[in-house]
Amino acid sequence: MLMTGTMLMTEERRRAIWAIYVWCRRTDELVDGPNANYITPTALDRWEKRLEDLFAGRPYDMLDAALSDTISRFPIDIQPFRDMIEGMRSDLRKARYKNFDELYMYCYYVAGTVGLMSVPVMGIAPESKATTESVYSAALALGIANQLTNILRDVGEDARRGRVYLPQDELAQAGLSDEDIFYGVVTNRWRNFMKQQIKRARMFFEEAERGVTELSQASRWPVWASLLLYRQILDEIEANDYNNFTRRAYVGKGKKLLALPVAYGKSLLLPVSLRNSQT
Ligand SMILES: CC(C)=CCC/C(C)=C/CC/C(C)=C/CC/C(C)=C/[C@@H]1[C@@H](COP(=O)(O)OP(=O)(O)O)[C@]1(C)CC/C=C(\C)CC/C=C(\C)CCC=C(C)C
Ligand SMILES: Nc1ncnc2c1ncn2[C@@H]1O[C@H](COP(=O)(O)OP(=O)(O)OP(=O)(O)O)[C@@H](O)[C@H]1O
Ligand SMILES: [Mn+2]
Repeated sequence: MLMTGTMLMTEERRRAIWAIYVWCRRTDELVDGPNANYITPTALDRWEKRLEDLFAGRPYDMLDAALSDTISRFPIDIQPFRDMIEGMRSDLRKARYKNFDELYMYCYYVAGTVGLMSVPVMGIAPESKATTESVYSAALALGIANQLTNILRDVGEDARRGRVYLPQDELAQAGLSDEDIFYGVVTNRWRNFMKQQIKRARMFFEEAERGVTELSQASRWPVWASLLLYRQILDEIEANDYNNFTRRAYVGKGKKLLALPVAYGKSLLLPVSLRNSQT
């Protein structure tokens, strides 16, 4: 669902985002894929060495070469890619999160980085009056929002793999514990807890919205589409009465299609930074 938006992009940008997506997917598969149990930190070190090589113009295979080509066309920095690998290292050794600060750092490493990788390809509108760092922080916010949504959608799935990404202190404050998650029954305590988690995820989507309007015209529609589609997963969790233990929230084809014209309308909005200066 993430990549629906890319169909609305110009050819060059779509190829660039696909090259980044493929690298991110392969990185994620190292710790999330079929042979994840055999992955060791040294495998991640080897993957990082391959990253350095492809950034130096020495790609290992065709898929790495696509990313080498992309970084020769767009001013993409290597650091977010290194940070994502660091996030996968932590996923190998860490299966609990004490508080939101720890969870935020994890979301930065595995998803905020995707936002930072994508901005140079999306491009900032030449007429935008926004600061570059404000656009990057909005991109970061979209990554965080997506990851928080992904965590809330996959609570049952992750618990079955022994992973609880939800902040332990907030679970305790809500009178909940890991056992409640493994038991997987929706209670009022769970509903109240989930309402807070969803509210916070939506706050990050709101921060991201302020940055989408500052992107180049041709990139605004696909990013709006991706933002709206992913955020709708939160609505589906609510529609499932917060049963993210045994039901996987997903956005139906009809609603996915409906998001496209809505995203198009939003992509026509003036950049927020221009609206302010015109008032
Ligand atoms: C148009 C558009 C959004 C392009 C997508 C950009 C891209 C390269 C996405 C790569 C996503 C990926 C595979 C990352 C690897 C780690 C991972 C799995 C991250 C989670 C993604 C969802 O994957 P999935 O649902 O398959 O998860 P499971 O493995 O099944 O559990 C994440 C939730 C994070 C994804 C983060 C983003 C898509 C951030 C995109 C941000 C931008 C494009 C910045 C836009 C700019 C502004 C100013 C807002
Ligand atoms: N019922 C399910 N239980 C566990 N994993 C699932 C389930 N359905 C899909 N997945 C996994 O989630 C990923 C994609 O899920 P799906 O295609 O349903 O939409 P999505 O996750 O919202 O899309 P995207 O992952 O691109 O955001 C795939 O890795 C797929 O293997
Ligand atoms: Mn998925």
